[in-house]
Amino acid sequence: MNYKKYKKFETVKLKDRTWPDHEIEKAPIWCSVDLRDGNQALITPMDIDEKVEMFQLLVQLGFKEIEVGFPSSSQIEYDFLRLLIEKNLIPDDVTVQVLTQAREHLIKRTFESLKGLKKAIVHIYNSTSILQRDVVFHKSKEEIKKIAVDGTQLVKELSKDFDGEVILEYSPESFTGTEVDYAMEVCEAVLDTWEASPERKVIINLPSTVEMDTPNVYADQIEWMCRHFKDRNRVIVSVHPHNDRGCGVAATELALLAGADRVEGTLFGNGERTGNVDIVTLALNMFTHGIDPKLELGQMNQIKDVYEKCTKMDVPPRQPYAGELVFTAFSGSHQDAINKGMYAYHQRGEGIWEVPYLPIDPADLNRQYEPIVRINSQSGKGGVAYVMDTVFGYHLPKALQGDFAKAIQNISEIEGEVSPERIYDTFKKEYIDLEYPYKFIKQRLIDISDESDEYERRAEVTIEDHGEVKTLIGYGNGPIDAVKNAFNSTDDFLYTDLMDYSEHALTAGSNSKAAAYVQLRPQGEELCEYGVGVHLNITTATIKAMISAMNRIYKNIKKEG
Ligand SMILES: CC(=O)SCCNC(=O)CCNC(=O)[C@H](O)C(C)(C)COP(=O)(O)OP(=O)(O)OC[C@H]1O[C@@H](n2cnc3c(N)ncnc32)[C@H](O)[C@@H]1OP(=O)(O)O
Ligand SMILES: CC(C)C(=O)C(=O)O
Ligand SMILES: [Mg+2]
Repeated sequence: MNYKKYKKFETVKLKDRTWPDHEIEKAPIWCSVDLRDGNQALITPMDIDEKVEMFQLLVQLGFKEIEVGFPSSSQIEYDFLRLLIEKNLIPDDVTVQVLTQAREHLIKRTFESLKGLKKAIVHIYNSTSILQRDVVFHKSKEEIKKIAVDGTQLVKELSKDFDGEVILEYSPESFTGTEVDYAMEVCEAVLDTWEASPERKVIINLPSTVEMDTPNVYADQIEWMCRHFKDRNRVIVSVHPHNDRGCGVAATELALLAGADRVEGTLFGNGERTGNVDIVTLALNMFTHGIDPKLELGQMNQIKDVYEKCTKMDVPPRQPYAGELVFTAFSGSHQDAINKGMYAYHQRGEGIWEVPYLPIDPADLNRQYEPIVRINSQSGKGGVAYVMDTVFGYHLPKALQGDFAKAIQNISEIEGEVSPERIYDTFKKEYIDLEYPYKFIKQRLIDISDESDEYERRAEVTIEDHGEVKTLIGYGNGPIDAVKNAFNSTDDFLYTDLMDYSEHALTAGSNSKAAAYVQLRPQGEELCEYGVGVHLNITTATIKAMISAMNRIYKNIKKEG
């Protein structure tokens, strides 16, 4: 590859930059440009209904400044703004913004589109970069500055006859390819022409029209500008980053450290070429640092649906915060850590989110119903246990988790992803529904503590043994002891030792079923087997678990059944 074909644009490098020592402490002023920069980059731009739907979504999310289009460019852009005004769709606390080139006929037409608005941001731009001055405009620095000044002058004059308030926004388009001192000269000329003051601020928007360098360089450019305005108080410094090098979010965050007050961007980063900066990511990055993002992004699936419908673009599965797979772990160690982290989070009960691999609580984006853990051949016991626990309510004992995960891995190696339903069916087949050679029929547990000095319980267990019905009697000091002794009371059965026992209610409430987990080891053997029993009665659940374990011993250790 002929890399010598390319060269880097040399721009300001601050030696005494201060931005690296700053932190983002509050949300900037957000301005959505979905309906303008986002829309102008679509294969099929939005029709009027889609524009209205997108506008209403942006209002719902809490945007207070929305660039609604380029009304002088086409009839549909013009009509859309007229419809918003005439149908009274703009809330009082939302200011619409309109873009226009700094050209007389376009500015005049823009003002016609604004009639009836109480307040509007009129955004004029012209390109200032060395390259565009040279190859597009063929104009000197003075001539380029004159385009900006003339445009500002015209907006100023037309504002006088306008019933509402006009806020001026000026963009030295292609700012990142412009010498900073020249960008400043043009911006100051605009500010002076407008007679800007702290009471009559101008939005100076410094776009990374094309992202040309690493984010630190953009931050240096922004800090340099912030430090060199004659009067910083008469300026709202806005940034409008694009994402050509894939660093739009990082560049914006550093620009905020460097002093920017305002950010223009789009949902999910739609926009020219590789897109504008993604405001959803920016805002949620702040949210996950405990900063109020001043946007309501909790209904992520709804936001995604409206976005996909209006733009006819897809949100990629790995899009930060919004993608289908971003709250999903397939790999074993991640699943294990998430499982333990979620448990610890609920145990702590402090409401401070700290879960490994999950920088945000999916529930905060209304995504709690999606599987966080999905099972394929990269998964381990933690993931399988998580699915059994969160989806089906079974708290598998540790040793059983490992045993069962092997059964699931055997399936995933052949079939790929294993659904929760398939996991549950396998669990039932492997541990619960085993009825051969032994099958449970009924049980009676009698309290004999008044009659016996030795035992407290007598268990009568009726089962089918290789098809023959038998009732076994056993005594013990607790139900489990009595039942185990019943099985060990006759040579027809395996003598086993109880290695592990646990139980829990499957759902809350007095008539909920119980799950019992029993691990048995045949005497004289090293291997053990788990069985699981589920029943309304905990003793029955336990006996069924024992029988399942014995059936597994026959199947896996004695190789019978
Ligand atoms: C970085 C950005 O996203 S900027 C926004 C870009 N968005 C759009 O362009 C979408 C909407 N635009 C349009 O529909 C059309 O461009 C229109 C209707 C606005 C104007 O169309 P046209 O008049 O045909 O002109 P076109 O856009 O091609 O502009 C070319 C002329 O305008 C001049 N020009 C371009 N931008 C500007 C500007 N911001 N200020 C002043 N003059 C400009 C060019 O130098 C060129 O002049 P020339 O004819 O003397 O060579
Ligand atoms: C109109 C301007 C602000 C723009 O979209 C850009 O420079 O990217
Ligand atoms: Mg842009």
